[in-house]
Amino acid sequence: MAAEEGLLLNVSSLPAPGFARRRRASQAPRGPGTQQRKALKRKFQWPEEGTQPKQKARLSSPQAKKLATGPLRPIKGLGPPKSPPKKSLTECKVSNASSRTSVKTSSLFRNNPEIPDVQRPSVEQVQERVFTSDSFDQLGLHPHLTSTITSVLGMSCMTSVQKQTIPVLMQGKDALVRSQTGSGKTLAYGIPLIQSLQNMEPKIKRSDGLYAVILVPTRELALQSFQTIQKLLKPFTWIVPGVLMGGEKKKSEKARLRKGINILIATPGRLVDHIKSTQCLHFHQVQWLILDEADRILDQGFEKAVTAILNAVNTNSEKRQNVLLSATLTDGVARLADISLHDPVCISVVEEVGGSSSPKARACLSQADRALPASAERDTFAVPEKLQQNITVVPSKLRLVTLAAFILGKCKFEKCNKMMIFFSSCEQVEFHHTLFQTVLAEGLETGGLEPSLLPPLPLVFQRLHGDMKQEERTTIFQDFLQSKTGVLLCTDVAARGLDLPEVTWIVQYNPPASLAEYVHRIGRTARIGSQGNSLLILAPSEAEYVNLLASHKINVSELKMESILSCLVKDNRFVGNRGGNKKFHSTDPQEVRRRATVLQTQFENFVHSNMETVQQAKKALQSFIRSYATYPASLKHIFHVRLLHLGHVAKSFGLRDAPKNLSTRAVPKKRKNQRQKRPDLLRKNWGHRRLAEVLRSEYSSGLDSGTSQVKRKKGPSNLGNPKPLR
Ligand SMILES: Nc1ncnc2c1ncn2[C@@H]1O[C@H](COP(=O)(O)OP(=O)(O)OP(=O)(O)O)[C@@H](O)[C@H]1O
Repeated sequence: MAAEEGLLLNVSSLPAPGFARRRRASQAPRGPGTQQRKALKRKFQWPEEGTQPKQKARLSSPQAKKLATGPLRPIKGLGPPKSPPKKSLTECKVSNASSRTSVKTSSLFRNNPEIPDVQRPSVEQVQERVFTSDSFDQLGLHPHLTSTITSVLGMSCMTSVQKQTIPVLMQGKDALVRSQTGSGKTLAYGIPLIQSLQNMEPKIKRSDGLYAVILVPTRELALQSFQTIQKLLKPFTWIVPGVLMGGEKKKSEKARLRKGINILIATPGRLVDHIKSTQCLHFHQVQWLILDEADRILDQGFEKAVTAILNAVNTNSEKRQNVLLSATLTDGVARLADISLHDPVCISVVEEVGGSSSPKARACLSQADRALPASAERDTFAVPEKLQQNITVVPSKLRLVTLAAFILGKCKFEKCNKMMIFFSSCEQVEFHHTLFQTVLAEGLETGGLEPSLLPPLPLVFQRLHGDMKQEERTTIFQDFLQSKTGVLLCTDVAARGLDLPEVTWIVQYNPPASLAEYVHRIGRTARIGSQGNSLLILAPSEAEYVNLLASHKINVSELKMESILSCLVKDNRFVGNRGGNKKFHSTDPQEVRRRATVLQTQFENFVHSNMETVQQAKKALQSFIRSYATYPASLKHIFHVRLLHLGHVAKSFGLRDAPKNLSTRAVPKKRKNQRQKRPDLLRKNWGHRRLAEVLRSEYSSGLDSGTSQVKRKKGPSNLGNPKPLR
C-alpha cells in the first residue's frame, strides 16, 4: 500500500526544486530511495566549473534565431526555488540579433545531483550459440521447401533453436521454446508447419478454412510473420495464408475469411472480434496453434482474448499441436502452458552453453510450472553475444541534450548508423519527434567534416506508437525496415519480435518496467549473430538498476555523459556567438557546456514558440510522470515518483519550469473504473502490475487488445475459464 500512496501524492505536497540542496543530511526522509535522495543532495561538479567568464551566446542558424523570438515569459509553476539562484558562470544570454530580445536560460550544469560512481559487478553473461553447422537438407523436408529456404530465404545452416525445435514439431509434439532474440524462432515453427500442411492428403483446399492459427502481440509482428509464411509457401500455392491485425476495415477482413484462409496470423483481440461476429469463421480443422511472444501476449492484457480463442479452438478441433515461444519465459507463461500445451517438450537453447547439460530438448515433466525451465534459469536472460550494452548516468536536467548529442554523434558524425529510441508513452514519442525533427534535423551543416565522413543520408526521424493510424504505422514500419540509416522513436509497440535489419543502436530513454522488456528492446539489434549496441539512460537516483541487471547476469559498460556531450563541439549549429569558423577541441569541457546550453536554449525556444508546442511538452511530461508512477512495487526503490525533481524533469521537456497541477497519479481519474474486471488467466499477482505494463507501453490505445471492448453475449459464452485441452 505504501507504493500506492506514493502514486496518489499530489504535486503540491512535493518539495520544491532545490529542496535537496536546502535540507540537511540529518533531515533526510525515510522511505523509498533514501540513498538516492542523499545522492540528490550532492551537487554535480563539472570539471573546472566556475573558471569560465560569463559569456553571451548568440544563436547562429536562421532557424534558431526564429525560435528565439518565442514568448519569453516562463510558465509559472512549482519549479523555481524561492530565492533566485545565483547566476551561474555557465548561464547564457542568447540574443536574437534582429529583435535584440534576450532569453536567459537557467544553468544546465548547476544544482544537479552528483553522478554516482557506478559499480558494475562483472558477471558472466548467459550465452547461446546462434548457428549450428547442420543444413536444412538433413531434416527430410519436401525438396521444394528445402530449396525455398536456401534460394528464396538465402539460408544454408540451421540455427540452434531451429535444430532443436523442427524435429520435435515434425514428430507431432507440443513445445515450449525459449531462445534469445533474433535467433530464428519464426522459422523454427514455420518450417515444420508448412512441411506438415503441404503433406496432407487429400490436399488442403482454400475453402476448408483454418488449419493453423498463429497469435502474435502486435500488428507489425503479424505483418512480418505473415510475410515470412508467405515466402515459405511459395511452392505450395494451394495453401492460403492470411492476416487479421486490426486497423483494417472488419468488412474486408470478413470477406477474406469467407474466401478462405488456411494459415491465419492474428493479434488476439482482433481474432476474438471475429469469433464473435464472423459467421464463416470456424476452427474444426485447426491442427496448429502457435503463440509467439507468449509471455507478452499475456502481459499485454490479451489474457481474456486468449482464453476465448482457446475455448473456441478447443471446442471445435480434435487433434492439435500447440507451440509457445519467447526469448523470455516469465511466470505468467506457466499457467498459459498449463492450459494450452499437452505433454510438451521444453526447448531452451541456453542449455547448450558450457556443455554442462544436454544440448537436446528435454521432455517437460508435465504441466504448469514444471513445463518451464527452473526458476533460477528463468531469472537469467540470454542476450546476443555480439551485443555491446552500455549505460550512462545523466541528471534529469541534462537528459534531453545528452540524448540529442548521442543521436548527432552516432547518426550525423558517424556513418551508417540506424537507431531505435524507446520511450514510455506515445505522447513522449510525439513530442520528441516534433522537437528533434525541427531542431536537430533541419538545416544540416557539415560540422567541418570532410564530405566523405558525412552520413550518406540526412538525419531522418520517424516515429512508431500505438496511437497512430494503422496506415501510417505500416508505412513507417516498412520505410524503417528498408532504410539503411535513420532514427525511429517508438514505444514498446516495437519492442517485440520485429526484425529490422541493420539497426546498430538501441537507446532506452526511459528504462523498461521489467527485465524481460529490457531484453526484448535491446534484441532489436545484434540479430542472428550480427553486431549491435545498446544504451540505457539512467538518472543518478536510478543507478542501482545496474545491479539489478547484474543480478540477472546482464553485463553493461558505462559511457560517460561528458563524452557523449563532447560531439556537440563538432556541430556548428550550437556554436552560439563565438563564430563558426573557430576550431574547438572536443575535450574542452567549457566549450562542451556552452554548446549544450545553446542546444538546450534552442529546444526551450522551440517549445515556448507557441502554445501548441508548450501544451505538447506538458502532455509529454505528464505522461512521463504517469508512467513513472506505474513501475512495479519491486522496482519502486529505484523508480519512485517522489525521487523525481519535477523542475529538472520539466527542463528535459524543454519547459522552463514545472507546470502547475501536474498529477503524479498512475491513472487519470476517469480511467480508474475501467480496470475493475480481473483477467481470467492471471487472477493472482495481476491488478496494479498489469495496469502498469499497459500504461507504460501505451498499448491500450494502439493495439487491438479487444478485451475492453468485448461485450459478453447473453447465453452461453466462450469467454469463461478455459476448457481442458482436447
Ligand atoms: N537459419 C538461418 N540462417 C540465416 N538467417 C536466419 C536463419 N533463421 C532465421 N534467420 C533470420 O534471422 C532473423 C531473426 O529471425 P526471427 O525474427 O525469427 O528471430 P526470433 O528468434 O523470432 O527473434 P525475437 O525473439 O526477437 O522475436 C530473420 O531475419 C531471419 O530471416
